Amino acid sequence: MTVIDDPDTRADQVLLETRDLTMHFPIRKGMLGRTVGHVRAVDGVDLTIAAGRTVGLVGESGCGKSTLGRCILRANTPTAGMINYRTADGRVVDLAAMKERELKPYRREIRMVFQDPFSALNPRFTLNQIVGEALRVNHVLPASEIDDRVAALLQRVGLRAEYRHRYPNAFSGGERQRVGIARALALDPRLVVADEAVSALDVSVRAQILNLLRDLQDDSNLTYLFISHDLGTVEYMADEVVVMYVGKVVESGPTAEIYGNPQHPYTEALLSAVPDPDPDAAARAKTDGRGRIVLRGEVADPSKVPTGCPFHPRCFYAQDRCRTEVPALREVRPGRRAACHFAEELELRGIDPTDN
Ligand SMILES: Nc1ncnc2c1ncn2[C@@H]1O[C@H](COP(=O)(O)OP(=O)(O)OP(=O)(O)O)[C@@H](O)[C@H]1O
Repeated sequence: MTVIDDPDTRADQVLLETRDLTMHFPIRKGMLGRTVGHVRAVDGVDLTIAAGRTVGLVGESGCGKSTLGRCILRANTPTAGMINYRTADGRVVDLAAMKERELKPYRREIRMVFQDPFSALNPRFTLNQIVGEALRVNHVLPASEIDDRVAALLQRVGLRAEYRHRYPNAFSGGERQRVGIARALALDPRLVVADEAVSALDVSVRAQILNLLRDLQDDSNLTYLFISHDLGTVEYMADEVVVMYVGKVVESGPTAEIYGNPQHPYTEALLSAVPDPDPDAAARAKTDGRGRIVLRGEVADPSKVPTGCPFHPRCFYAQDRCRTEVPALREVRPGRRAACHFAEELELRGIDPTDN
């Protein structure tokens, strides 16, 4: 039984869950395109997203965050696993198993905000064309009403209605990202996947866009999967955090708990890269002298995943068992999951929320 079907959980609050979701890209070589291996971009991910909440997905570049988001959007067809989605009328459907034709209604309900507001908007189209495109293609409104709807959408994201006659190059990065958000909202989605949605923006503009996303969530009961490598942004946005490493979830739980009390060494290392004003932290032997844990080596290559715990070659706490035995993602305390053999024994350092 999956969480979404379980009457003992607050299942009515679960909008989407993935079960053992897997996306392996084949590596082909030679004239005949023989498959010589696989990139295990997403490797058996269980993820639960509650309605009206924000799940933050974090991890270094190449950990599989975008691929997971693209599978949920069904921009990629997963190799295996389920994407259980609760429809507006309360049924549970598996998006992973659907053919393109069956997916059509759900494509309107799950939308994406892209990272780069400069390349995401076609410079040859007006905002009216860009934001109204999904309305036209899906025949949601009579053509005569689309102009008014676009005007309302632009106002909803803090832009003036008359901007709809202009082209993207008339706008700043922050304004363009507002256009991208208006476009994502055009079909009244239930779930928005925001992949590095503020990473390309100036720091001063980021907070405005994050606040806009939060206000829109409050107004419309939107659910977000918020993908970012920036832990500060995720702390601000997310109710729950999921940490990925080489295609797998290594830790998940409520944001404040993860940040205050990480249970996986990888999470600890990611958090320590966020500036820490604690002077005692500098004394730690495995740090760089400024209190930051320096991760050894690079993220593992997802086509050559290390044996045992995929994080063990970089882990300061690794022991023999970690080199041979894959740690299961398990509940280490109520509401908290971690994939570390020694989660209960390690005393890992988090970020004191009062420091921020
Ligand atoms: N279409 C594809 N074909 C082959 N490999 C791919 C494809 N898309 C992604 N990958 C590989 O899958 C792995 C995960 O990539 P992904 O973009 O999902 O990671 P990410 O955590 O989102 O990183 P980033 O923040 O840099 O986008 C990487 O090794 C990437 O090279």
